[in-house]
Amino acid sequence: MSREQGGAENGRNRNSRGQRSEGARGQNSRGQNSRGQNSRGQAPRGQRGSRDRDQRPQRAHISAPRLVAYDVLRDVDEREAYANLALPARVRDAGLDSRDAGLATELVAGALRWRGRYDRIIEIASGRAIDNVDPRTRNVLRLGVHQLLGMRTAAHAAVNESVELQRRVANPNAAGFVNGVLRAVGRGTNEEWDAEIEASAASADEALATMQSHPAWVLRALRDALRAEGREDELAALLEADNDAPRVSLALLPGSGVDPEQLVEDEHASEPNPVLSAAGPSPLGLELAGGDPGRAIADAGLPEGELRVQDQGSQLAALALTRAEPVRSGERWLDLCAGPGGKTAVLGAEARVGGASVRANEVSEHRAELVRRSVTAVADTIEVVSHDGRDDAAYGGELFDRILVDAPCTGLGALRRRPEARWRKQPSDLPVLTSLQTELLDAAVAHLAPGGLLAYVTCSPHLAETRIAVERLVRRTPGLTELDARAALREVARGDIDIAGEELSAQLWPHRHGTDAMFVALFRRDA
Ligand SMILES: C[S@@+](CC[C@H](N)C(=O)[O-])C[C@H]1O[C@@H](n2cnc3c(N)ncnc32)[C@H](O)[C@@H]1O
Repeated sequence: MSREQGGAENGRNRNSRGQRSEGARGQNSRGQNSRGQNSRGQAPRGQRGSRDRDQRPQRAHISAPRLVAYDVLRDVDEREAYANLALPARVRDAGLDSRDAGLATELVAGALRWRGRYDRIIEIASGRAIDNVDPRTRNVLRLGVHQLLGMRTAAHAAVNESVELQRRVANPNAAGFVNGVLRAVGRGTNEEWDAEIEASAASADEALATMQSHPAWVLRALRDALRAEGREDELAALLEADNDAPRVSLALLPGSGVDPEQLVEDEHASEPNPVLSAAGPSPLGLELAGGDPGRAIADAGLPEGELRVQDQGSQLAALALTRAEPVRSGERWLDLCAGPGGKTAVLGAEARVGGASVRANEVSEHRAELVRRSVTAVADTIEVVSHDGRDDAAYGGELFDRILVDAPCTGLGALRRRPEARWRKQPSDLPVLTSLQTELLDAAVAHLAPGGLLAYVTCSPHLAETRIAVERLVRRTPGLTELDARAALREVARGDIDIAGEELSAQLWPHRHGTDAMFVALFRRDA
């Protein structure tokens, strides 16, 4: 992160972190009482009346991307919206051009991803617990702090526009509070704020979790998972990777008549495309260095759906099942939890090549419809049904040669993609999810043909959803043998792939593989 220097306001020089006399910052555990007042009983600067009015910035223009970003944060808070769905809709409604859409995206992603860290900085700067700040004001402040600490926005613009935004969308009477807090925030560098966070944290874990903007329970879960494979020292790299916007990965479906390397070469031959490269650990994978994925896909000129946006960990997870052993023509495969259909498309394409066919099941009818739309390129090999995967109806009275259980899970492996997700998940979600995973696995195993293969996949590294789930499955299921998923992944991956640990199952990681943290375990039912 970098912060534009020269944020001196009202003719003052920017404070060093040591000087606490000015502004609202650094006074709570360091001299501020529980009402957020300093030792003289004064509210922080931004909350003071007449003096603050004198210093009120000139009425600023408020830019459309900031308004859009604020609206998306409100959608996320009040309607439990997913930012990646709410944002494009808001961008469209506001008619933003691509540059402004990019700014709105950065503001939303930054404010959501860094929420934990920014909230703590706001607490320190204001002397108020974040829960005591009105939710609308909180979001105005988060956007302002991101501009100050996470973007190269000039400090005066960040502060003035935030104050104007506050007047427009939240309580105008708190505009002075916003002004004071943001001025205080702007007087510190990222390093100085981290030092403040560290100094005021109750434990080293709390400090790291706050500085890297992860809930503490998530940090512990990630560390446990890394420790289980002897890689605890990678925790910092993982947390950083979670906070980086991922590169867009594409999958080129097998059987499309061209492979990723050829596709990139062909494009270079006609019209150089510096943004698309055959890179990443999946043999189907391409990476987009920038620009609009829809445009890159259209430019490739392939039939619809053959080239698609998909994380390469997801590609590898599907291939681990389809390529664990050669496909016999006529095999029947089941994708038990298919929505929205990313892996189903890979299964369908692999089935097209190998002469198999796929039944795709998804409990939600709406998401089953997404699966249908996702598999148009390989629709001939796939039937889509909608049942609870624990019910016999999901299986249509059949036994299957290969079953993918891509189970509903906490999704802690995809935090970099869903910036709000880390704040929505709770440890209390786990028991419900792990019992659902258990029931889905048991139902799937019961419908596995003798000699058939099962892949258990989660987009989570949480041990309760991964290795512990596998141990329990093997223990309670006679006639089911765990296979070497690590070897299977090494076999299918493009180039060498560093999969750690002593277990047969495999855990992928954002910081190590550039993929979501997908977990893959493979099993065979005895013949
Ligand atoms: C991790 S997602 C699957 C992602 C998908 N395989 C893909 O690659 O696009 C899990 C899916 O399981 C579905 N699901 C949840 N409970 C289910 C159940 N009892 N039976 C079948 N599907 C279920 C969810 O609706 C969700 O779409």
